[in-house]
Amino acid sequence: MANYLLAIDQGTTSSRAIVFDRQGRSVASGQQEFAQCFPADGWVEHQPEAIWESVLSSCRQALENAGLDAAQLDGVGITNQRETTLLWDRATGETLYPAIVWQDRRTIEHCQALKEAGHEPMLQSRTGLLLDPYFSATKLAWLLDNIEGARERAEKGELAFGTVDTFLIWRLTHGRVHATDATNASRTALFNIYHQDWDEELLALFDIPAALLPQVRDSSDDFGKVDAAWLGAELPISGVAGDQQAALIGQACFTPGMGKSTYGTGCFMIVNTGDAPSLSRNRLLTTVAYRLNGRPTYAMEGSIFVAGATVQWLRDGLKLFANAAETEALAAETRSGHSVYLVPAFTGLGAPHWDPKARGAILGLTRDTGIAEIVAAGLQAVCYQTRDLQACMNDDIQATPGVLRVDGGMVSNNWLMQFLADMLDVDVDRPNILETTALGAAYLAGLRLGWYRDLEEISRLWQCERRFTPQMPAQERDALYRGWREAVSRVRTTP
Ligand SMILES: Nc1ncnc2c1ncn2[C@@H]1O[C@H](COP(=O)(O)OP(=O)(O)O)[C@@H](O)[C@H]1O
Ligand SMILES: O=P(O)(O)OC[C@H](O)CO
Repeated sequence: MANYLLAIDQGTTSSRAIVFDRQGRSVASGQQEFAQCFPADGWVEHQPEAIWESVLSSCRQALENAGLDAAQLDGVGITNQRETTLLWDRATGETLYPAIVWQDRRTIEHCQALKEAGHEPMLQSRTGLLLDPYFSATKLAWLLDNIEGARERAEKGELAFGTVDTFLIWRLTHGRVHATDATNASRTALFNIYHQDWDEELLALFDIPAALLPQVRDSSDDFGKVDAAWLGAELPISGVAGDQQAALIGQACFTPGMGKSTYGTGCFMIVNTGDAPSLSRNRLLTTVAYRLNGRPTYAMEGSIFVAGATVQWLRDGLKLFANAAETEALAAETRSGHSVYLVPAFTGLGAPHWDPKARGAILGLTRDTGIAEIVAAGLQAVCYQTRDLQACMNDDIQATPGVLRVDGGMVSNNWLMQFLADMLDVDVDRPNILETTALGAAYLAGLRLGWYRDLEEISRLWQCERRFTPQMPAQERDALYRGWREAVSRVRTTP
C-alpha cells in the first residue's frame, strides 16, 4: 500500500491538485486558473475544456512537484465548485454548451414564476433548498429549452447531466462512470434529501428527463478508475464531495453543533446537524454534509455570495491597494467607531435575504472617510454577514458552534479574524492546514481505501494554528451590528 493520495479541488476560479500523506499533510500541489466568461448581464460561464485541462495539468504539476509517479499513489479524491451545471453527449463526451456557473442569475424569472405559483414550500421540504437561480435545476432546464434538439435528445437518453464532479468522473473514467455523490446531488434541487434519491415530482416540476441523471453514491465510495492515459497509471476515485462539505470534513466537524466557515471568493458557513435534517425558518439551506455507508449526515448552511470578491473589487475595481494582504495593515489604521458600511450586494444578497435584485452600497461616508475606512468596511461586511447567519442558525437549530473553525484565502488576515471573533462573540480557530477542502476529499478517499478506520481517527489529525478570542465590549458590538442591519435595509428590494 502506498502512502499518498491525490485530491483534486476544482474551484470557481482555479483548479488545484494536492498530494496528501496519511497524516493529512500536504506534500506538493499544482494549480491552474482558468477564464471566467460573462456573456451577458448576470450570466457566468466556464469553458468545460478549460476546466478539464486545468484539472489535468494541476494533477500532473502536483505529481511532478511531489517527485512521484501516479503508480505511487493509492487513489484520488475529488471536490468541486457546486451547483455548476454541464450537459454532454453520452456517445462523444462533448459538452453541448459552456458550464453554467453557480453564480449565474439567468434563471431569475423561472424561479420567480415557480415561487409565485407556490412551489417553494414543497421544494424546501424535499431538498432543503429554496427557489433560487443558485441551484442546478433551473440551469439544466434552461439548457434543455435553449439548445436546439436538446430536450428531445435528453428524452432519448443520448445526453448526460452533471455537476463538475460528475463531469470530471466521466472524463477521468473515459465515460465508464456516470455518478455523483449525495452532497453534490443535494445542491441540484432535484434530489430528495430524506429519501436520498432523485425526486420524481421535482423532475416533473422542472421538466427534467430522468434519463439525464447520474447515479448517486456515498461520499466515500467506488467512483471507478482514472484511466491510465491521463496520469500514467490507473487510480481508483474513492472520495467525492462538494467543496463546502469537503471543507467541513477537512475541518473535522463531525459532531452536531460543530461548524466551519470558509472565506474565499464567497463565504459558506456550515454547521453539522447530525442524522436528521432540520429545515430552516430563516431561509438557510439544509444540505447533506456527507453520506457514509448509506447513512447521510446533514448540515445547515448559510451562503454569502461575496466575501473575498469585495477585496478583489477594492483592489482591481477601485485600485485602493495592490495586494489583498495589504488590507490587514490598512484596516488597522482606522479610527475606532468609524461608521462606514459597505454592503457587497454586487450580485444580489444570498442567505438569509435571497434578494437577487439588491445591489451594493457604501453608506455612512463623512468628510474624513479615507481608503482605510472603506477597506475596513469591506472586511467588516464579511463578519457582519457571518453574524446574520449565526443569528439565523441560533434560531433554527439552537446549536451554533461555540467555536467556529475557519479556512479559505481571507483567514490569513489577523485583523479580520479578530473582528470576526468580536462580532460573533465566539472563539475563532484557524487550523494548521488551510487547504481544508482538498483535505476533506483526501479524507473521504482515505476512508474508502482503509487509511482511516473512522471519523474519530480523522478528528485527531486536526490541529489549531491560532485561536482568536472575543475582546470587544458587548455594547460596541451591538451598536456596530445595528448599523449594519440598517445599511442592509437600505439596499433590499424585498421586505
Ligand atoms: N490577507 C488577505 N486579506 C483579505 N482577503 C484576502 C487576503 N488574502 C486573500 N484574500 C482574498 O481571498 C480570496 C481568495 O481565497 P481562496 O480561498 O483562494 O478563494 P477561492 O477558492 O474562492 O478562489 C480572494 O478573494 C482574495 O481577495
Ligand atoms: O469554488 P468556490 O470555493 O468559490 O466554492 C463555490 C461553492 O461550491 C458554490 O456553492
